[in-house]
Parts: sequence; C-alpha cells; structure tokens
Amino acid sequence: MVDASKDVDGSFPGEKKITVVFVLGGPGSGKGTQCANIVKHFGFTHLSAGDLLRAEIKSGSENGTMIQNMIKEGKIVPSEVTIKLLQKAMLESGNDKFLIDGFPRNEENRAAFENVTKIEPEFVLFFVCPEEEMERRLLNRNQGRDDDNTETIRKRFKVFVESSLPVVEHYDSKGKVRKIDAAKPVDEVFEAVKAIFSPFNVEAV
Ligand SMILES: Nc1ncnc2c1ncn2[C@@H]1O[C@H](COP(=O)(O)OP(=O)(O)OP(=O)(O)O)[C@@H](O)[C@H]1O
Ligand SMILES: Nc1ccn([C@@H]2O[C@H](COP(=O)(O)O)[C@@H](O)[C@H]2O)c(=O)n1
Ligand SMILES: [Mg+2]
Repeated sequence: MVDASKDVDGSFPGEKKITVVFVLGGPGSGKGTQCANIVKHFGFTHLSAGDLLRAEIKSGSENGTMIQNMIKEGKIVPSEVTIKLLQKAMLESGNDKFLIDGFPRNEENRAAFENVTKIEPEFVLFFVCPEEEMERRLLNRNQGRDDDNTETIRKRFKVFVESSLPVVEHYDSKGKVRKIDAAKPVDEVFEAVKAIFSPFNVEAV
C-alpha cells in the first residue's frame, strides 16, 4: 500500500532529496548486469521497468494479458501502468537512490514520469553496443524470456532506435548523458561505470 501522506516522489516535505539515475541502452547491452554491480558498490536500489512488468504479469493483475502481449511484440506499455509500478517499488524500497533501468523508453514515458513525480534524473547512464553483439547476447541469455527470440529481438531493436534514442538525445541536449562502451567484457565495462559513480562512493567494496 502506497503511503498517501508522502509527496509523489516518495519524500516527506523537507526530507532528503531522491536521486534517480536512468539506465538506458539497447536490448542486451548489459543494463541489468551492470546495475547489479552498481547496487553492490554504491548502495542504489535497482528497479528494472521490464522486471516490474514481468512481475505484474505473474501476479495475475488485470493488466497482465495486455502487458504480456506488448512485451511479445516488443512494444512499449502505456506509461501510466509502468510509472505506478515504479512509484510503488520506490516507496517500498525505503531507499533514496535509484537506478531506473529500461525507463524512460519513449517520449511518453519521459514526459509522464516528469509530470507525475517531478523528479529529474541526476544523469542518464547510456550503454552503447552494436546490434550484432546485443543479438548474440540475447539469444544466449537463456532466462526463458518470451521476447528473446530473433523475431521479437528485431522489433525491440526498431523500437529502441525509433522511440528510445530520441529520449537519450533529449537528455544529451541537457548535458546529462554519460556514455559507456558496453561492447567490452563485463569487468571492463564496470571499470568505466565505477568512474562515473565515484561521487556516490559511500562504502566502496
Ligand atoms: N559486457 C558483456 N559481455 C558479454 N556478455 C554480457 C555483457 N554484459 C551482459 N552480458 C550478458 O548478456 C546478456 C544480456 O545482459 P543483460 O540482461 O544485462 O542486458 P539488458 O541490457 O538488461 O537487456 P534487456 O534490455 O533485454 O533487459 C546476459 O546473458 C548477460 O550475462
Ligand atoms: N519502460 C518500459 C520498459 C520495458 N517495457 C516492456 O518490457 C520489455 C522488456 O524490457 P527490458 O528492459 O527488460 O528488456 C520491453 O521490450 C517492453 O515491451 C515497456 O513497455 N516499458
Ligand atoms: Mg534487463
């Protein structure tokens, strides 16, 4: 149950500000993998919009079938649904630092999140990786995802280029994008990520 006495961004008036980093990049660029590392080192809570939507399907929610169909087609679920899930997860976490992975995925996601929560991201961590490498990774992922097949992967790439890259460009024009070469091995990618997160270094491991 969401605490209605709090502000929309989950804080009480005068409470410490919420820090949000959006983590974007093509399907299979390694967002989830690197977020797990960031959580361990920098004390952020990782919220993957895709994971929250998949959990919503499993929960038997009334939106489950709609979400399942959209994910199979690589389409973007209406912002209202995804933002409610993100807000609930933020409030329930008790944390004030969030990695929001795979969101905002299009202009509608971006504008709606800004309007509803009034939160501006600290920065956008953007993983850059060639499509051939991302496709290879997704086809080898073996997590039983309905959308990790060649047909859906191609649709996801198209949506990424047409709908998600403009969001990255929006934040780039505000000087907020931190670009990472994600085609390198996991450890090397994390070295580059660590350099960006060093200001958040509370208890480095
Ligand atoms: N730098 C890397 N080099 C090689 N394989 C990687 C690398 N990073 C992640 N992987 C592997 O690639 C697959 C996809 O990674 P991950 O799930 O982190 O990507 P993602 O960006 O979250 O994808 P999606 O958008 O589909 O959720 C996983 O099997 C992961 O182990
Ligand atoms: N903001 C979002 C994020 C994801 N989706 C849907 O989930 C699929 C999987 O997302 P991953 O980040 O886990 O790859 C994605 O292809 C979309 O169908 C969404 O609608 N909105
Ligand atoms: Mg992921």
